[in-house]
Amino acid sequence: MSSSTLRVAFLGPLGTYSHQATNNFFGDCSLVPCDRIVDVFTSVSSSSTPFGIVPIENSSIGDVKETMDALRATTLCVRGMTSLKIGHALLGLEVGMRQELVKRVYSHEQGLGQCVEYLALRYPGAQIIPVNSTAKAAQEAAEDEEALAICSIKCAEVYGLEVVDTDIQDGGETNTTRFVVISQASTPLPDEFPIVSNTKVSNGYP
Ligand SMILES: O=C(O)C(=O)Cc1ccccc1
Repeated sequence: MSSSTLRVAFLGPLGTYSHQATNNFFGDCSLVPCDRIVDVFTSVSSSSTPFGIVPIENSSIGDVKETMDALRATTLCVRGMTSLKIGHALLGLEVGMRQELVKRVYSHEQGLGQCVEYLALRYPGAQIIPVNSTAKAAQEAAEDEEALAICSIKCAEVYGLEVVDTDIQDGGETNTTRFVVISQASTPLPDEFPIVSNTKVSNGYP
């Protein structure tokens, strides 16, 4: 589907997996990045943003709690679904940083949960810091030379970071997250709205 005027709210900033899922499902659309998952629901409930997209479930660690809580409390409806294979990268300001010098690792709680074994093995001494999204983690790492971020490899380019490691998720190549598309019940579906879109590998986005 392609409609550059269709506004879609998603968990930002640019470079999140939600951003990739938005591009995969909606194609060319007008991006409305939100700070938190609950803000996607607020944006779709209250403004001129007809659709939102939120992560709901991961193949390795299950429910996305923030989304499940918001779905229980909302009158918005689920109108579509898309899945994304997730290969997490570890990004930082320097490639060759010694492990014991890494003091902090930032990510969304989903990213941290999907890499828990890797972190325990490789960075047992680092403080694990949950932030609102994986791209927010990349922003934090870009300002902290003792920190790394777990996020999409695409964030290296967007936030000026080096790639320290790739495919660090405990679930290997099968690690997949499902996203749902939400709207008000009265919002008409555009022509050729996919309902379910194909799984795509998250090694970048158009
Ligand atoms: O923070 C993001 O990039 C999100 O879109 C949430 C998320 C985090 C980790 C895996 C899948 C979705």
